[in-house]
Amino acid sequence: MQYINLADNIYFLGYNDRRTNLFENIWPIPHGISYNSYLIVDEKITLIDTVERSFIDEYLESIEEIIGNRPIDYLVINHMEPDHSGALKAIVNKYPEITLVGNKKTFAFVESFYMEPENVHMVHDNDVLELGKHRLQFQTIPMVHWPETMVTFEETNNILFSGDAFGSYGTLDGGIFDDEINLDFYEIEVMRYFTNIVGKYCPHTQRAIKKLAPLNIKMIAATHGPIWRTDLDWVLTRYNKWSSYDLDKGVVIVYGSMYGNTQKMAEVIARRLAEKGIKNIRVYDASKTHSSYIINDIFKYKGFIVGSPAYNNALFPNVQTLLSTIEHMAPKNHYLGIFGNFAWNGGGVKNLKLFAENIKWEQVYEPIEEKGSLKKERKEELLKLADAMAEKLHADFE
Ligand SMILES: Cc1cc2nc3c(=O)[nH]c(=O)nc-3n(C[C@H](O)[C@H](O)[C@H](O)COP(=O)(O)O)c2cc1C
Repeated sequence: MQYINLADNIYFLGYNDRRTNLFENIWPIPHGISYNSYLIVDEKITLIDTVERSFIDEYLESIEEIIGNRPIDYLVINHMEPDHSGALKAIVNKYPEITLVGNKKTFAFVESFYMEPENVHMVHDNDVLELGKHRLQFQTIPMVHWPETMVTFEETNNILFSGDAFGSYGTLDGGIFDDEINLDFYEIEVMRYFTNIVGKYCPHTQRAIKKLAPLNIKMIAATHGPIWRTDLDWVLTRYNKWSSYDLDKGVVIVYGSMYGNTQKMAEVIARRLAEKGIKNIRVYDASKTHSSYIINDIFKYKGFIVGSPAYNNALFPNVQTLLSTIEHMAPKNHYLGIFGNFAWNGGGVKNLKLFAENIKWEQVYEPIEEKGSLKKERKEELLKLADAMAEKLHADFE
């Protein structure tokens, strides 16, 4: 096995998953994902997080190759989600004297998922654990991404073991450090990981960024994706921008359409926005593009316009799914426009209005609903909606 060191006696134990199609069984990962665990070999041997259960055998073998017969003293649990705690039971079975290190919320999760833990060491913010040459300091960052989530700061080399924070989709194809990789590939994967997984917890992420700011971090080692050691700002500035809802000038238009009438309305709006000087316009068919990608663009652009036909007195199902996800994540600072199509009693726009009430984004124009094919009068309304959106955006981004 080839060992990859983050620093003297700090090992990267990462495994690439190119088989899973959907992360959390929801989010597409066409480029896979890595599960990263870390091993510190000192007077006290310490593991930081584990890996997903399908890698247990390889994982245990790698650990044994590095430490031989020595036991592991501590398992630091930054995050209990099963893609990181999946090997916990196997580790405890193999190293029964091991002490689990977590905060006051961690051990209840260990009990619910795996077993009643025997040896535990509870830590609080700023607590330090001496391993010999290395010292670990702990900081909780609740809800980035679960209630028990914490980070571990290794004080000798200034490495932040950050759990899911600053993680990414995408396998590590040879290069594991940011300076070994063309980051263009990870641009969308880091953002999709953030928006899909942590996007609901932007205020918590902001609190975490502020809490960790005093630490003199020289390396960030997350549980997924690249390790940041050269250009930490690359990921830090992006996390700060996304989690503060700092949006760019642009419009995402999403529609559902069975027979093309609603799509035609979307095209009219898109063309007018372009004529009015909006350069970033992304038009999505909700039946074609997974919400993972649409959500990502919603976290990028300030304008959002959504259209739906009536479908059994309700929204078109794929539009409904997307809007439920948006309501659940509740991003802020957007301008909204809504439109739709129907044939008898409606149901699309009626429900888009409910979405507008719930999400509370500023509506730039009144809802527009056409019956069947697009007629001149309604087309004029769509142009006015596009004009109102463009005007708002130009005013904001002067
Ligand atoms: C399965 C199905 C259910 C529909 N349910 C309704 C409805 O409840 N109320 C309504 O006014 N129109 C309903 N319609 C009609 C469509 O909303 C209408 O044809 C609309 O123009 C379709 O827009 P599109 O061309 O973008 O698909 C339904 C159509 C289909 C195929």
